[in-house]
Order: sequence, then C-alpha cells, then structure tokens
Amino acid sequence: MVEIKKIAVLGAGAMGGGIAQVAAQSGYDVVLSDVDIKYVNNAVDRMNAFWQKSIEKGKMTAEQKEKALGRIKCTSGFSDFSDADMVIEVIIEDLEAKKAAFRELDSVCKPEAILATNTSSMSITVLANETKRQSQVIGMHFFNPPSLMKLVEIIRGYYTSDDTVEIASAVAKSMGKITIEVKKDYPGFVVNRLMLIQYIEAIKLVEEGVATLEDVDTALKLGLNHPMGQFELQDFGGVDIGYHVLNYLYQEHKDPLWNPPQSLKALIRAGRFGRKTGAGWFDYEK
Ligand SMILES: NC(=O)c1ccc[n+]([C@@H]2O[C@H](COP(=O)([O-])OP(=O)(O)OC[C@H]3O[C@@H](n4cnc5c(N)ncnc54)[C@H](O)[C@@H]3O)[C@@H](O)[C@H]2O)c1
Repeated sequence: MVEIKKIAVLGAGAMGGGIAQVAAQSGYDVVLSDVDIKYVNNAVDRMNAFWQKSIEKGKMTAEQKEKALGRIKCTSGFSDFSDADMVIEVIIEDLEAKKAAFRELDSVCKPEAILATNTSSMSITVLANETKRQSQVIGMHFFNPPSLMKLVEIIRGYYTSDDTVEIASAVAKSMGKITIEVKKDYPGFVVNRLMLIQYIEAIKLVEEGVATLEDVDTALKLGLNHPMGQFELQDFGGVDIGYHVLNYLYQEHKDPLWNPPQSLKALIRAGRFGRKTGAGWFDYEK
C-alpha cells in the first residue's frame, strides 16, 4: 500500500486552501496549486491569519506555524505534482473542468498516486473513467471550513479499491477528521442530499410568503438547533456552489424535486454568490 507523505492540492479557493492548511498542520508535505499563483498566495494569507489567531488563543506556537508554512510549496498548474503520493482535486464544481483536470493528473502523477476529489455531488466513477487508474480514484468530501469541520465523506466510485478507501480514510483521520463511508457513487452523497432538501423547502417557504428569510433561519437555529440557518449557510459556503450541486442532482434525477427554484436562479443571474461577493440571500459589507 502506498505511504502518503506528500499531498498535492489542486485549486486554492475556499476549500482547497483550507484542505492544504489542515494537511500541512498534520505534518504532510503539501503542494498547493491554482490556475494563477495569486490565488495560491491569497490562500496562504488566509492560513497565516488563521494560524496567527490560533497562536493568540494559545492553541499553536509560532514554531508550529513556521513549520506548517514551511511544508507548503506554492505553485501553479501541475508543477511539482509528479512525486505526490496523493492529489486532492478542489477546483470549481464543473464536470467538464474536473474531467479535464483528472486527465491531466493521470498523465503527470506517478502511477501509484491516489487521485481524490472534493466534489460536492458529482460522479467519482465518471472522473475515474478519465484515468487509467480507476481503482485509485476516490471522493474525499471535506466541509466548509476544512480547518474546523470534523466530517469527511469517503466516497467509493464503482471501481475504487478497498486499499484506496483505507488509505483515504487513514489520511482524513490523521488530519483529525471523522469519516463516513459512502458506499455508492450516487449524486449528492449523504450530507448534500439531506441538506438540499431542507434548502429547497426553506426557499419555498419564503417564495410562498409563509415566512421571511430571517425567520426561516431563526426557526432552523432555535427550533432544530442548527448552528446556522440554510440561507446563512448558503451565503457562507457560496450560493453558486449550492446552485451547481442542485442543478447536478436535477440533471441526474430529472425529478422536479431538485429543480432550482426561481428565486435562487435570480440570485445567480444577479451575481449574488454570498459573502464572497458581498451579497447573497442577505447583504454584507465588502
Ligand atoms: N464551498 C463549500 O462550502 C464546499 C464544501 C465542500 C465541497 N466543496 C467543493 O469544493 C470544490 C471547490 O469549491 P470552493 O468553494 O473552494 O470553490 P472556489 O471557487 O472558492 O475555488 C475554486 C478554485 O479552483 C480554481 N480553479 C478552477 N479551475 C482550475 C483548474 N483547472 N486548475 C486549478 N485550479 C482551478 C479557481 O481559480 C479557484 O481558486 C468544488 O468542487 C465544491 O463543490 C465546496
């Protein structure tokens, strides 16, 4: 079984930066890459800010921070991927973009490397089919923010081997995470399937005039003990991400149940993607 020492993270956005951070903190050598080095540098700035706060709270020493930072190699494209033991793909939730990335990863990575994806919904098997190593392709679905959220869904593609499941689970656990195994490559896996049903009902309640956005969120927080309401949560994670996942489930099932509601489409068309754009379901100061 391949021993994982070096992890390459492709995509340095909200999730990729966070996964690279957790990997470096956990002692892995990390390569962090994006289409442009400026996104990688932004991710490192976010890590630095997080670690600085951890030092102030007494949860980390300055020496630990420097060591973690020293383990991260910043790059763009696929440079420095050739000797990675594992790659975690964390680019945009677009099937064609992910397929192209997997084709490229298969050609640049060493044959024994494991290729994981952080996709929120898409087929692991479809991505594996772009490679010549289908048994070594797996879903590792972290949650936002990866530095704080405990769960990782470990998702089997049709051809994923038991060894690959074991290695990916062990890596997640070594990062302090708790894993669940998703035994079948079905759209949305476990968490997003459950969450999006609630999201759709939350939107319908507002569209039907039953309750306001604020009151639906208050109901979820105080009535169901959720730490965030659905609208607050979607603004935090990215309204566009939730929309892409919903759309994918709709395309897969052809069931109106998953059809993105009009008020969600209106937000997407208006570019209101949540906190990252200064506005989503709610308005934020930029
Ligand atoms: N945001 C969430 O709450 C959340 C939670 C779990 C999983 N995910 C999944 O994680 C993935 C990334 O989501 P995110 O929120 O970090 O998105 P994001 O938009 O913040 O980051 C995506 C990054 O990928 C980069 N990128 C795009 N194409 C690329 C390519 N071909 N090569 C290298 N980099 C490329 C972009 O420049 C960007 O920096 C998606 O698959 C998403 O579904 C997101």
